Amino acid sequence: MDSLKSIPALISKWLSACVSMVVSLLLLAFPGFLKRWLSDPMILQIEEYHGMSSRNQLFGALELYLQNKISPSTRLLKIAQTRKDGIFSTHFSDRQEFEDVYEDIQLKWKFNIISKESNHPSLSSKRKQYFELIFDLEHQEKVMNSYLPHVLERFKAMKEERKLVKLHTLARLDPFKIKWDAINLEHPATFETLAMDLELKTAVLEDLEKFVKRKEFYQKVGRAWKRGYLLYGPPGTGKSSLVAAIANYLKFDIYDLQLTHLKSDMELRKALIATTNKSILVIEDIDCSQAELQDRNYGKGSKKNESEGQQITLSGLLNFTDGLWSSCGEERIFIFTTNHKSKLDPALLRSGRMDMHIHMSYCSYEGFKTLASNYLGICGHHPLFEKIESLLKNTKVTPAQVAEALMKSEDAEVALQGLITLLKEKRYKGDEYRDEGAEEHLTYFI
Ligand SMILES: Nc1ncnc2c1ncn2[C@@H]1O[C@H](COP(=O)(O)OP(=O)(O)OP(=O)(O)O)[C@@H](O)[C@H]1O
Ligand SMILES: [Mg+2]
Repeated sequence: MDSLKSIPALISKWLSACVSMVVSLLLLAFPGFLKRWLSDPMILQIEEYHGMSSRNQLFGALELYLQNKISPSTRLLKIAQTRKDGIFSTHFSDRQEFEDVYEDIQLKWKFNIISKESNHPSLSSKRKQYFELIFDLEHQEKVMNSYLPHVLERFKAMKEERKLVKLHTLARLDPFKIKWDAINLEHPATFETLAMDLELKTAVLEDLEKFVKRKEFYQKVGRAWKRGYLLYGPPGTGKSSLVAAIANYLKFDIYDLQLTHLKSDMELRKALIATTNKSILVIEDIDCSQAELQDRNYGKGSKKNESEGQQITLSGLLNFTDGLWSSCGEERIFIFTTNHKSKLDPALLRSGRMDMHIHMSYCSYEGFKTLASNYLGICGHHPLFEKIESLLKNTKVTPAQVAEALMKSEDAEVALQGLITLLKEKRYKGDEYRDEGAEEHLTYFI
């Protein structure tokens, strides 16, 4: 009888031993499991609007950051194509979840939408959107001081990667008003596709790299964070293509400043002030603008044009570019292009004004190989290359002319033969354009 009485006690002993064994096993196998199960979760809410109207910048950053963190369990995604570059944008649905890990901390994000029906018939229903961040309370400090700043950093980098480069041109609204009009820059030029002396290309790339990384340096030495390049050389040697390649490389917008569209230094100043940071201000064919401005201001037989503020002058431009950028704006590049460096006002060439003079010249064999790869997909060697190499040594042909010849046929043999014929003709005719600076391809001032 006694032994029968002790059976329930034995069972309960056995059960408690089992439970403690399972718990110990769980603790051994998944050390974080029980701790997480036992600890309190912390929830941060990030609403779309802060206060009455201002949009919460953190909310905007999360919309992009979380595009890469969509939970593997998600079965429904809303996507749209709103951009020309083929990048889809993702829209989150109510209660969509995201998983993230930061320095071994497990984080869960949740997107929520609340629609409030308005009682008043004239008011439309209101939509409130917010993100929730759920994590263990013990990580609160790290999340606030380290994880959220990391999210913002990543957001900035992602935004930069996705940025579409714009081309801004001046438009006149009325006799007294001008404004910048923007379109997407769809110029495909890149440093890879540019036919350019390799050393020169590397020097330009290194200079750009150095420039964008030297914010502190410019601050320390008290200089405006700007860089000026003068691109010169015959027509069709890739000056405008280089401007586009720089913009595409740095993801800087281009402001194409046509000086002759402006009436006075005052308008010039307004146009310059309306440009943004991380941009390139380009004045193409500066020699022509310079001549036209001189004609306009001191035209034959006419008196010096009205009062000083009523005209636009080259020195005005130089003063504004120097003065304006010194006081506001950062990461500005200005590029002047010309076919005739010798016609430029010495003020423009003075050291310190343009940091680098870059000579774009006729097509070399190296440049031709880049174009053959771009246009015909020939990356290695071709039997006709030797002939072309020897012809190029004594013939002045621009990359634009070579590109045109290579585009004439998709059959590499036919296209290259066409180029050989062109090179022979050119060699016979001789140089039709005096290329200045053929000796020196690059002049640094700093
Ligand atoms: N160096 C180059 N590398 C690759 N393509 C080039 C190069 N130079 C010219 N091209 C081709 O020729 C076309 C015209 O070149 P681009 O407009 O850049 O010349 P440019 O030097 O600016 O001429 P211009 O002095 O007349 O303004 C380009 O669209 C490109 O297709
Ligand atoms: Mg050009």
